[in-house]
Amino acid sequence: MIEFCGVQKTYTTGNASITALQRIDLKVNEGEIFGVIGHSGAGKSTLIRLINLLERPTEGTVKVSGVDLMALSENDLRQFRQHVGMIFQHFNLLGSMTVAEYIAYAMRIVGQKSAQAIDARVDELLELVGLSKHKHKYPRQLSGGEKQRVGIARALSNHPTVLLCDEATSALDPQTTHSILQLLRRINETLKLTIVLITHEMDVIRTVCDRVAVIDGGRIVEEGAVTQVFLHPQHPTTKRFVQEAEGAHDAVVWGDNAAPRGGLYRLTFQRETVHQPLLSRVARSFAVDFSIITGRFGAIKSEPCGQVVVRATGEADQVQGALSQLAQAGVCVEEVSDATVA
Ligand SMILES: Nc1ncnc2c1ncn2[C@@H]1O[C@H](COP(=O)(O)OP(=O)(O)OP(=O)(O)O)[C@@H](O)[C@H]1O
Repeated sequence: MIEFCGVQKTYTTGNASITALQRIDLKVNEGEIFGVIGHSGAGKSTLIRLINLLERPTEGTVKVSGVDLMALSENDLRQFRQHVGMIFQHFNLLGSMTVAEYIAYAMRIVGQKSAQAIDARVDELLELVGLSKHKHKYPRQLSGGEKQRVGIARALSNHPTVLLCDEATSALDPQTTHSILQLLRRINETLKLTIVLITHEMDVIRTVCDRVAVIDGGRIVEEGAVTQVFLHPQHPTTKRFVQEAEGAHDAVVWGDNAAPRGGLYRLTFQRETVHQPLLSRVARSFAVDFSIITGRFGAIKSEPCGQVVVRATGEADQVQGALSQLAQAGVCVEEVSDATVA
């Protein structure tokens, strides 16, 4: 659906130039919610703005539905942009227009003329985003969450196939963030819209995204299904994001003398293993004790999952037997040297 191939973006200001993105190869599938996470200055905004050519790549190609954006004429680009909606951190509403006028304006500037059709679409969109009662209000009369709902309604007004979200929840409190993320999920499911969002919060990724790319210093350092990246992060930047999201403390590392006996294992429970009493069952079957050192439980999108770091004590063959049985039951078993969950 969206394809970056060897993309580089260099900004030049005066004599100085800065490379914001380097060698980006990326595919976003149709109908998925794809997240890009990175710290400030990593290149997230640049990346998302390349998808509607608000920025042009210095090298490489960006294709949407097979169309190379750089090959589009001005006229074709204008048409194309109607299929890509965008929402922003600071909502970008117009203070002089009511909610209804603002959405109608977005439809009129792309050539929609029928007042009746515009009015019907405005009502439909306000119903979709839960703002029907606020139709005639001005932005100053709305909360932050309501403003973002107006932004979403406006972005959807011309039936886009892609919705770009530029830090759309960063200005909102946690509860409002949650409700906006649930709305994005509903829109993705009901309208089959492809959503690309950028954020610096792993919790946003965990709540709504199917796949994620981690960007650091203008490069993609890790990419994959959110369950995989969240439960088994590889790159130090990804690990830091996950630990921040979990409120994790520093790693528990014992010096040689202080080290309690028994190996440390990270056990990851997903799908049906979440609901089974596997740990107590293998502890009974084998002469093994488990001490839980640390753990985290919750859901990734709608999938429940859990991860614990345990110390297993017992005879070596018994410990191996217990771990093998856990693995056979579908638990991911990894030996680790410290007790951080990520
Ligand atoms: N128009 C521009 N002109 C020159 N440099 C720019 C421009 N836009 C971005 N940059 C630089 O490119 C780099 C990446 O910026 P970008 O805004 O894409 O990062 P970001 O990850 O979105 O950061 P933030 O989360 O703080 O918005 C930064 O070093 C920034 O200073």
